Amino acid sequence: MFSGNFPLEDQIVLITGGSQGLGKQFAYKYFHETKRTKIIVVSRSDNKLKPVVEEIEAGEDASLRDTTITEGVVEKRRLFYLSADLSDFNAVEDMFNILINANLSPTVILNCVGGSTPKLFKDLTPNEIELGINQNYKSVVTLTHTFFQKFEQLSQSTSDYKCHIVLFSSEVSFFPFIGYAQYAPLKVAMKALISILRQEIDDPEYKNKVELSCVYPGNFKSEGYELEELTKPAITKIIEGPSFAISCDECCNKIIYWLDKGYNDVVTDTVGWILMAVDMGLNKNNNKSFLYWLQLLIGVLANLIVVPIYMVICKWQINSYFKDANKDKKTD
Ligand SMILES: NC(=O)C1=CN([C@@H]2O[C@H](COP(=O)(O)OP(=O)(O)OC[C@H]3O[C@@H](n4cnc5c(N)ncnc54)[C@H](OP(=O)(O)O)[C@@H]3O)[C@@H](O)[C@H]2O)C=CC1
Ligand SMILES: CCCCCCCCCCCCCCCC(=O)[C@@H](N)CO
Repeated sequence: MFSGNFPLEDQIVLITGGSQGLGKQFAYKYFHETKRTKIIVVSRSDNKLKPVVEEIEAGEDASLRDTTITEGVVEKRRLFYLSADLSDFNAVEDMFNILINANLSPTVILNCVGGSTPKLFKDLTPNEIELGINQNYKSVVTLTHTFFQKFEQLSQSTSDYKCHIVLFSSEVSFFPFIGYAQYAPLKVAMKALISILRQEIDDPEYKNKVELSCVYPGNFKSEGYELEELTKPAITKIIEGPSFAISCDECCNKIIYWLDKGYNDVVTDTVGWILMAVDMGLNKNNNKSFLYWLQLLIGVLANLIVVPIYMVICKWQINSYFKDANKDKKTD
């Protein structure tokens, strides 16, 4: 594979979920490592976005809702913020309209919205369950659906309009396990939607204009991660042990490295690569590279030899977790 598939310079980058964590890291990277790229960070509230933009840019107010942001100003500035609840179709439509009117049709979309409340399923509140669905799946649906609805309008910005959409799933989508009931099923659903959309963008209307990538990160230290550690069951920590939490900076750099090499399915650590290898099926046809074929071969062998052994170990770990938990209950 060659480099140069994910240039940072001369882009208009829409970062949803950009007020903290990995999204904020991407905004920082684009702002400091390019000269002309424009960046729009989105999250639910202006209150959280404003200081982020000020911190990155050390500049003045840059809300795209600010009516003083006229076309001239949009030309001068490079970093903007825009609040929108990505789980709301109307808010997402509003967001795209503002972007189109400001002549900021995104050429890269990074959807970093998401997050988990790790607990046993029975211990989750209905609110937590709904939040999981909205953040991790509905945000993807509203974003991609509205993008396709608006594609014609977005395309009018330049004669050769192109957009690379990057969605963020998780390593748990290859292996949903105990503790992630509020989260993993939605990350799996996202993967299924992507498989379908990849077939739909073969339509000549989108061919070579829309590219769809999916990142399956392992653990990385973000504000969201610090929060989930507080409720994460011990068994969940044990199973995910091989995915050591890296920094947002390292995670961001790895993702850009692999996207730039032309990979559309990206992981951020070794255990993620093995899990992706084990996850096979009819929707894997990214046969552009040597590494793809190597991964397929390792996947076949691992499914035959390693997976059955691992599943026995995993079952044993879960059983002893419940044995300990019940022992504690009795002595209480
Ligand atoms: N950290 C990790 O270990 C891993 C994370 N991931 C995934 O990577 C992505 C980024 O993770 P991370 O940086 O940890 O996330 P964080 O939880 O730190 O940040 C999530 C961002 O999403 C925004 N957000 C949440 N809900 C909405 C909404 N309805 N509309 C708009 N914005 C919203 C938040 O902003 P605000 O509150 O201002 O709205 C915030 O900026 C997520 O999809 C996550 O699931 C995957 C694997 C591992
Ligand atoms: C061949 C068999 C090998 C089996 C190895 C199994 C190891 C599983 C590790 C999974 C790590 C998942 C991290 C996801 C983090 C995440 O999404 C949350 N932090 C949410 O924010």
